Amino acid sequence: MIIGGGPAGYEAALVAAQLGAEVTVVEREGAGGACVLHDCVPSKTFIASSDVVTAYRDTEEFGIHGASLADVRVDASVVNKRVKRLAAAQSSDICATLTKAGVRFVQGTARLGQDTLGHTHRVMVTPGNGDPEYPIDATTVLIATGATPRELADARPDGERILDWRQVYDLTELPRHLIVVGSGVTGAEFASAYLAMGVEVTLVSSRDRVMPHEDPDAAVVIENVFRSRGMKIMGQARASAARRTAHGVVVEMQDGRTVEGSHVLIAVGAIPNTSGLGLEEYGVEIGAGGHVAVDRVSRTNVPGIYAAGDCTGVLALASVAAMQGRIAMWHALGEAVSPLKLQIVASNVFTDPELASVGASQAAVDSGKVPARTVMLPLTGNARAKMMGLEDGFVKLFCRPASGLVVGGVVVAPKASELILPIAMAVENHLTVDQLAHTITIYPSLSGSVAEAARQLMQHEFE
Ligand SMILES: Cc1cc2nc3c(=O)[nH]c(=O)nc-3n(C[C@H](O)[C@H](O)[C@H](O)COP(=O)(O)OP(=O)(O)OC[C@H]3O[C@@H](n4cnc5c(N)ncnc54)[C@H](O)[C@@H]3O)c2cc1C
Ligand SMILES: NC(=O)c1ccc[n+]([C@@H]2O[C@H](COP(=O)([O-])OP(=O)(O)OC[C@H]3O[C@@H](n4cnc5c(N)ncnc54)[C@H](O)[C@@H]3O)[C@@H](O)[C@H]2O)c1
Repeated sequence: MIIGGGPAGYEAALVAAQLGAEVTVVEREGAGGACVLHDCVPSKTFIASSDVVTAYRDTEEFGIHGASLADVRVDASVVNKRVKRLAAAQSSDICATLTKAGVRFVQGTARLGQDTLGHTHRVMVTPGNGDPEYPIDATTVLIATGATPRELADARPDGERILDWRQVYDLTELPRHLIVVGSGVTGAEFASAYLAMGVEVTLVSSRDRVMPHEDPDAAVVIENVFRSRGMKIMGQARASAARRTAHGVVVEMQDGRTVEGSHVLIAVGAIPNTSGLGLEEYGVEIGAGGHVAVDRVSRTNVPGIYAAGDCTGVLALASVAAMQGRIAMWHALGEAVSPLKLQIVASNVFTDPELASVGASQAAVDSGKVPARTVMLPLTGNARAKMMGLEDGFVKLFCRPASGLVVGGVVVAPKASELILPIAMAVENHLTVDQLAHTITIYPSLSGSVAEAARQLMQHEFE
């Protein structure tokens, strides 16, 4: 029995069905969950449109006339319709895949029922079609209920001018001046996409720099790109309120500063969907911040009850949610299973340029927690980058001081999400910089910089 049909829930369902279990997924919205309907998939589809605009940047420099950035006009209504259409289509695809795999998909809301102290757990299901609540007894329950945008008490989203990231797709016109509150990954991605579409953007960042949890060198490069393209970034600014004015909004900071714009997007993190599920009554441990406490095979403290994805607060990525869900089912159904390894999760921020990272972080290396040698190669030295007119970005590699084992890396580049794979594979498969450097790469290619970085670390070994 799986509560929640996002990546954690549906990937778990597919594994359980493959292993011959009788599986029911209860999802209150649609298959694919918030990931597909509101968060990851819509935002990346939106960014795909902003990437098209970006392609018109510097056309004159390439000798292309008649298609400059100034001529480009974005039809927000068409962009947002496409976003919603693709999200709905992906949700239908997932529903069809689940059904084909033999999973019973129920549109409705579920919660844990009374603990019957038996070998099964009772889950109460309220169908979305208005039918009365009914119980399902299950040997294994997976809580995969995701998270919801966090609100600020004095900046409640109204869906018109004060928006959370799930409401932006209802706009029929681009904002004239968008204020983005929160410079985490979500805030940075939307600020980048709207900026590319020609919107005036002010980013309210509570810290010294944007994306405080990402590689500092990478965050600085992206912040500089943002600024050079005209984004205003308010550093050390914590928003306390957002109010509507006659023609827009005003955002107030805790230190008294204010900024006026046409719309504000609140992107200050998410809260787990763990209330109203009967978890506490059932004795399931809830940790700090309201997340379900789990171990590395997704077990809660109650035998037979597992949890996966954003409701656990382990690492809010679709890829991690899916793996936690699969691991839960492999464990529950008696398969050999390796506990979740977070050290080797690749992640990507879909700004322009993108920021991808995997493995050891700069902070861990600087603090001495991970002994490593490092090299950082700016893309300006890469032949392909020169041809493409790329001026920002780099490849950074970390390796063990003596053995040269690759332990991590960072790439800032267009489509860094695709370029991080060789580094992720090197980390996962315990390759050395020597092995990476011996790979014959395409010439000219951005990935050539990955091998070049490895080569430079290789030379270092003999110093
Ligand atoms: C703007 C944004 C962009 C993102 N982009 C990326 C990205 O590019 N790459 C990436 O890896 N990650 C990305 N993420 C993170 C990713 O979306 C989440 O990590 C992922 O959605 C987590 O999946 P999940 O299955 O835990 O939860 P969700 O996808 O949130 O699904 C949980 C589902 O459970 C349902 N539910 C809740 N309670 C109940 C109940 N009682 N009964 C029935 N159903 C219930 C919810 O309605 C929801 O549909 C992004 C997040 C945001 C906010
Ligand atoms: N590309 C991706 O994979 C992707 C994209 C978006 C989100 N995500 C996932 O979702 C998680 C959450 O990201 P997020 O950006 O939504 O949340 P976050 O918690 O990482 O960032 C929110 C930011 O808002 C700031 N903030 C909080 N209150 C504020 C205030 N009053 N005024 C100004 N700033 C304030 C916080 O200091 C923080 O930096 C990420 O860790 C990531 O795992 C992933």
